[in-house]
Amino acid sequence: MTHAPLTPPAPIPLTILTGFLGAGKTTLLNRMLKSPALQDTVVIINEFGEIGLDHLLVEKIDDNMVLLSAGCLCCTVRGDLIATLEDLLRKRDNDRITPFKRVIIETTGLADPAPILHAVLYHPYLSMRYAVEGVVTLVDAVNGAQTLDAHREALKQAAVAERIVITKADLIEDRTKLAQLNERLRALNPGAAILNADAPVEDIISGGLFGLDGKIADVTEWLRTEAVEKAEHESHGHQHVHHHHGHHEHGHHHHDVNRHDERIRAFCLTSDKPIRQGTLDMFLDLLRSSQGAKLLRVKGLVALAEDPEHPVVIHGVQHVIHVPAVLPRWPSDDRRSRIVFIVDDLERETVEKLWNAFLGNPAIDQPDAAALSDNPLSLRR
Ligand SMILES: Nc1nc2c(ncn2[C@@H]2O[C@H](COP(=O)(O)OP(=O)(O)OP(=O)(O)O)[C@@H](O)[C@H]2O)c(=O)[nH]1
Repeated sequence: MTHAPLTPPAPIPLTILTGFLGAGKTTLLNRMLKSPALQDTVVIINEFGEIGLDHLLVEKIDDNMVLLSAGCLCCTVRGDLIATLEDLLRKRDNDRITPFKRVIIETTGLADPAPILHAVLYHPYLSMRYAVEGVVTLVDAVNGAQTLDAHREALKQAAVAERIVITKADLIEDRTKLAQLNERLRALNPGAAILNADAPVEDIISGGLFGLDGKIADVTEWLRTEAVEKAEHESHGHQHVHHHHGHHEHGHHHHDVNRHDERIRAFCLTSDKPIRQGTLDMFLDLLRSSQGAKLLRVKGLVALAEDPEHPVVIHGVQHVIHVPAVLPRWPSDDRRSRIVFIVDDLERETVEKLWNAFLGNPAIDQPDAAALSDNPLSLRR
């Protein structure tokens, strides 16, 4: 009896799409998914914070989209990512899904790429079945330089990339600012191709596997550190000790999905009543001018009083409030206005008070009964 030689299946290209908060990942993904080059692509989206909106804003929603639960991919959700990638292979091998040709992982803007890369590159099985066809990192031309200064994750994202895509260059009048950003990125990652956001999809998606050639020595070090920490983690009997992240550098070992570290957190404000356009504009403008850099990301779906059937999508990134988009219909049955804030060193109460003031919601006082029972001098003790 002869056996046909078992040739291992060709590895499936996997792209990691990253870039700091609001850099334009979902926008680029929407453009790319329309291209024939990306037919039969599975997209894995990870959002930070409990109430994500990205899955509502990615235009192509079908069976080929997997949403990873809230939390930061590089830390709390890393196990989920591995399980998802394994599960996809199982379904594909058993003909339970269309044999997808590529996987794209859209990380949260806050994700450290090293643990994600490590999880796929050094996993005994996943590393055989998937080929990391590069890290694509988006850098926002408007906020890029300040973001690289202030957030180490952004620096790491740019340094590990095979391809760096500069977005929002259309919003920059000062060409020298663009040239400086380019130069800085070149120094941070000498081997990467630097592309513009309107580059052909093929150039963004393909162009070599992940490798260390042409990258600064820190990249090797980051991946090596991951290996050490993974081993440590396993020998500690799966206690929640991941040293790799800012959380832990600051001694935080909790797994609150709405927090990144003790400064960066997410929250969502909602309104059941439609909001007047002028009110929304004033609220956003006041918030932007008073809190600016602390508003790492503002993302919302809002029912306007003037046209509640067509929700507007608002996007804020630090000092920039982008031109809102109007959707042809509500993406789900939930028609409440929802605005997600990812803030750095800013209290929820500050933003909420302003929101309530603009919406005309009365401040929530302590109910009388509670006030009485809380008061040690109360007669009702
Ligand atoms: N002018 C301009 N706006 C852009 C460009 N790319 C993205 N934007 C806008 O930037 C805002 C944020 O874009 P998203 O694609 O949602 O960014 P993201 O990286 O997915 O955001 P997070 O997932 O929250 O990190 C939106 O209002 C986009 O329309 C660009 O190249 N030029």
